[in-house]
Amino acid sequence: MPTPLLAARGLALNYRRGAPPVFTGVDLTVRPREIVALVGESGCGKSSLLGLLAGLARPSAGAIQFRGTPVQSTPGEVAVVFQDPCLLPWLSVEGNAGFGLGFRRLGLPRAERRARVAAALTDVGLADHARRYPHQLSGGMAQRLALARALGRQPALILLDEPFSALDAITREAMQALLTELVHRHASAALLVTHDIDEALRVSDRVLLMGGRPAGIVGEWDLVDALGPAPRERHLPRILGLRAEILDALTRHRSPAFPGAGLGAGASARDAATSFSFDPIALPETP
Ligand SMILES: Nc1ncnc2c1ncn2[C@@H]1O[C@H](COP(=O)(O)OP(=O)(O)OP(=O)(O)O)[C@@H](O)[C@H]1O
Repeated sequence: MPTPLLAARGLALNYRRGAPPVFTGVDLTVRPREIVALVGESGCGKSSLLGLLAGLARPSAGAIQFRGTPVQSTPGEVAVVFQDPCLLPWLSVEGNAGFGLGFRRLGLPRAERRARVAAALTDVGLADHARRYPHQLSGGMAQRLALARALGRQPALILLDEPFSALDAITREAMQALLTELVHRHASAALLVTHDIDEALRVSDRVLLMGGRPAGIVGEWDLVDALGPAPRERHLPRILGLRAEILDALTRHRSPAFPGAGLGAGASARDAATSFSFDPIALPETP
């Protein structure tokens, strides 16, 4: 078992003193070259957890290590991609892709910066659009640019928070395949927060399910053993069974306070599908 790149132990988060914690006792690891998906119902704390792992905020309890060193701020080898591509409108595609590479602490010579930007734009298929500006890009192109900006840092780990959820289904699938391909090609690792179980099943090596109140990690699935390497065809028969299993677990661990729920223990995966990103038509009957 390789040493984890990222390891979190006993993480808890309270936004306000005296308020109930959002989550407690969260343990997780991301190993080199691994794509881990973190799924869970809306509001359970996935984005908050990602923020802690990225070093953007401090946990109320617990410890996070990157390559065995405590995380105090975002490590140089970690890049973060959000749902909003966060592009700077006054910079060209090239300028956005290279944003941050000029920071003095990285100490990158200009030629190296240029080479990295060119390679990253080629990786995401935007090399021919280097002189364009963000307002001239489609949503998918903007998100590819956000990915290029992350890749330019040559990260060992990319943390992604719902990066494709605003994209149409076709573009989303293309982006999922691209992400998997690039993570594999650059031998990096990724932790992907997503509310889309299909996305998790398509791109990840391992799925972690967050649930309960306060939330914790309540389920884990090793997809490589079960389904083979990512990216996967969405019609793989074995995917359907796993999807139902994850949805059942999600249902069992739903927060009782979830609006309109009434979906406590015993509710079916088909019921859960109505409030979770998921294609209910393809769901097999559960016993
Ligand atoms: N800055 C903040 N201050 C106070 N409470 C917050 C803050 N950010 C998030 N929360 C609360 O923490 C809980 C978890 O929010 P978070 O956004 O992490 O969940 P999530 O699982 O990512 O949700 P979604 O899937 O809908 O994005 C929610 O109850 C939310 O209201």
